[in-house]
Amino acid sequence: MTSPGIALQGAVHLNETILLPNLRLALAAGRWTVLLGPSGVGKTTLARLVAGLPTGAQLEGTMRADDGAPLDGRVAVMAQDDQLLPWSSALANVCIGSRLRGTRPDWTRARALLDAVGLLPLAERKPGRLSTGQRQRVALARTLYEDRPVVVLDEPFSALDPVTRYAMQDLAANLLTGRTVILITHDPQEAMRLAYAAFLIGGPDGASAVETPSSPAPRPADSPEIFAAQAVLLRRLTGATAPDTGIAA
Ligand SMILES: Nc1ncnc2c1ncn2[C@@H]1O[C@H](COP(=O)(O)OP(=O)(O)OP(=O)(O)O)[C@@H](O)[C@H]1O
Repeated sequence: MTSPGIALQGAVHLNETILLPNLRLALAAGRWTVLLGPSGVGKTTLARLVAGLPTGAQLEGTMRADDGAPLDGRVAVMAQDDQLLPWSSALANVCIGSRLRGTRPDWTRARALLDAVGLLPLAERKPGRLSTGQRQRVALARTLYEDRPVVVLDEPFSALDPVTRYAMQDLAANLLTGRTVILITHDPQEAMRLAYAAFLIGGPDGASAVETPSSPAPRPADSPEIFAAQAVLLRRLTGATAPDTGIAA
């Protein structure tokens, strides 16, 4: 599968007002782009526009995949809420897309994906008997089952404890290698562990680029470059000036 880069420019309008002006975003092909910014600024709206999902907002401008093909049907979404069907097993939840499309589920592939996220032993369990982290792993397997070249991850790990979140970041980074991923997060460490490129959404420029570490993701959280990068990012997110720590901005 080849994953396209996406170029987006224009303004996002919502209810007669401009939510995001002057957007100019380049989402690199086969890489992770992280979107950050204050609550309510429009990150989810933007990602849903890319996914072709209803938002109530309109993009006045252009959004193009660099392979020239439409994005319709090529984007999978994983959200903070796992959105699993409570009456279906973990395995059945993985193939829910097939059932919604009225096609025969590929149970072998669904099992392989549950195995990849470490949940094959719990394949017959219903979501009510899974932990939050286990449910998010089922949701990740369901996202992978859709096998789309572009994946939107909208704060998918924010409800998890730090240790589970760290493991999920590694798992997702490995399993989504080669896809064009948009990750929305409020967590500077998560952003700097996973981003190939990152943008702060909002303000008069619509989106402004954030410097990211150059080493391959997922990066270890305890590396000096991650500490430094997340400190710089946190300062930008809070609008704070640099304390005298010796860390270069
Ligand atoms: N369908 C809708 N109709 C009207 N307003 C909406 C709709 N969806 C979102 N909004 C508004 O649009 C703005 C952007 O919302 P959005 O969810 O995109 O923000 P966000 O940056 O993702 O926020 P958060 O970080 O809190 O998730 C908010 O002010 C929100 O109230």
